[in-house]
Amino acid sequence: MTAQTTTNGNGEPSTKRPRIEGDNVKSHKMAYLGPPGTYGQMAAAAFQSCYDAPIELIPCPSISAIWETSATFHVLPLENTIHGGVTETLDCLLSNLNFSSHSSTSNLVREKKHRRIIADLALPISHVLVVRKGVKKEDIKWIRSHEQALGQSSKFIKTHYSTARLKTYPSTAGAAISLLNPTSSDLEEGEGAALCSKAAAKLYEDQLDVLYEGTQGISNNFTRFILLSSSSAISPPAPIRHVCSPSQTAFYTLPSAKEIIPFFQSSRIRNIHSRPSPISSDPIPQNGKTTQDVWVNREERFPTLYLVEVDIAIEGNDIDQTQSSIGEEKGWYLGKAEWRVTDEQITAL
Ligand SMILES: O=C(O)C(=O)C[C@]1(C(=O)O)C=C[C@@H](O)C=C1
Repeated sequence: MTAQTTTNGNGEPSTKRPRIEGDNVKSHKMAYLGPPGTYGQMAAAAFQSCYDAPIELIPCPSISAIWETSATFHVLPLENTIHGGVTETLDCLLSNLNFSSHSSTSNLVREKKHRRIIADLALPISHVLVVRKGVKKEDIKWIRSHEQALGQSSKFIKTHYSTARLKTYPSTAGAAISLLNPTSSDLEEGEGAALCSKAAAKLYEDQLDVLYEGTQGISNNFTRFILLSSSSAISPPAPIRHVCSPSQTAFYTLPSAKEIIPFFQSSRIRNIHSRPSPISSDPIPQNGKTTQDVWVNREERFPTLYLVEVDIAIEGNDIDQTQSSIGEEKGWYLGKAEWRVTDEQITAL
């Protein structure tokens, strides 16, 4: 997107938001994890159903590709009941901390910094094990899926396919489709299976057989998806069919563990996700020491970034304001889940 300089009637710079390429496009874009049949697509459809404004769903080949895409909205899986935080999403959100603040940064970098979490939903997740038509249970030598689906089904896999090779794929539906176009190494390894949604299996029912349903083992398995809105681009429309979250939470990305407690002293921390910080090329200061073992702090050798979620719906409390302004200033604030798609809305889709 390219911002253009605008001027008012007096030739002075306009105070209005500059015109951005795409302003004339009628529909807003919502990027999600494709191809058709992913859980990400279901989440995107649920968020989309809350708006009256035209919103075009844009399938992306991976979670990182969603993050790299310039769109008004981004739909990302955040955490799962069984397998916990979605690492690729956490790495994307935390990468906001590493962006350079120099003015030479690209529009996309600036846009990523201005993305804010605005809503969430909990999608019920139930996987099926699919094979190419005619393949027998006992012939399966490998199982392919998104890392999350493999993790959520680990008990099932251990019980039924303890020797199967596990192959990760950027999405569950993509893994199912890959069975229809096996690579030469797939063929060398023998017959394979994929874990995907029932919806994906249905899309290819003439080519795929479902061997098991519910490989995650429990019925109350959910993945929480978040919706981000790019406030720096086209002004996002407002949702019209939604419920304000009864338990509103704000998200912050923090560069070290020591920031957590002082920053959130009087608020209720709901969740802390941590991920290794990308390796820096800067040499670690040795402070003149020459011995082999110079590390004192854990963070020296295990640099870690944190995504912290805190309660903001505490009555008579202005923590939100204070934290938000410090967070904004330091580039830590990532927005708040102010509204939610209800379970009833999701079921009705
Ligand atoms: O692969 C998909 O279908 C996705 O939408 C991704 C994803 C995830 O990243 O957690 C979403 C929900 C399920 O937990 C499994 C996979």
